[in-house]
Amino acid sequence: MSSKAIFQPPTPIRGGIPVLFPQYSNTGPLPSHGFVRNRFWKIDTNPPHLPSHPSSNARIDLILRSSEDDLKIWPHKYEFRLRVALGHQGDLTLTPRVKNSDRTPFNFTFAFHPYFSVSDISEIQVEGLHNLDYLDQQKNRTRFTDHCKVITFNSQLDRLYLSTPNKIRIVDHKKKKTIVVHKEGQVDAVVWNPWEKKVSDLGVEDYRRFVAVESAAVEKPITLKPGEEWKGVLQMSVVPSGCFTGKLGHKKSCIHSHT
Ligand SMILES: O=P(O)(O)OC[C@H]1O[C@H](O)[C@H](O)[C@@H](O)[C@@H]1O
Repeated sequence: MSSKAIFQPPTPIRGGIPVLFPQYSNTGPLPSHGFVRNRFWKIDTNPPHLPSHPSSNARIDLILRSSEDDLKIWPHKYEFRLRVALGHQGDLTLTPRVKNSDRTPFNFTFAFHPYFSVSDISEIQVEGLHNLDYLDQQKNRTRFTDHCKVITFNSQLDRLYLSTPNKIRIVDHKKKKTIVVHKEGQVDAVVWNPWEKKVSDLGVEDYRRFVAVESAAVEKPITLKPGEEWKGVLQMSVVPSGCFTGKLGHKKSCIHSHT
């Protein structure tokens, strides 16, 4: 959470996990990152069935429906359900479900934008995006291939990685902990740290203590016909560093630790 976060609408909170819908960044005509990150959700007391995550013991279901104001700038009726579940080991699972409740199809782009707390941005690395193509958002989304084994940070970085694997890791060398990000239904991933670039609502030194690793569906927008629903998953857990063999997804038995 930014030391200068503003908790007053219509400013989105600079921290936590903003939900970017129905547009990621400035990829379309809407305000940057869409409008849902500025909205208040309701508790969904009777959500449609969704299998529980095996390790979750506490959860809340939220719902957001298109308002009259939303329809003026994005004329598509939707129902957005979000389940937030906390697992026994402190892992957090978000399950977004977007339903087209209109009479015509619509497209959208989407991302979860978690601000992950880290010890020091210079002491971390992001793993799992080796040899993938990315659009450099500091260079008009020019396409490059990342040949580096891991991503480290020593200046501003803002990349949209395309067709990424389901697992990405943030290794924090100072804390000796690794944040494991598992995503489904969102093939892209954004890695962002503004370094010393001026960002509204961010304290001068705040860039040192976070990294944004975002699960995203951007390059190929999601299309929903009337009545259709899209579902994604974002699961985040923390393990002691070194709990993995070389291959992503092949975990050694490790006891989870709490953040
Ligand atoms: O300032 P915001 O609208 O919250 O956006 C913050 C950042 O979000 C994403 O990570 C984008 O890749 C960045 O280009 C953007 O600067």
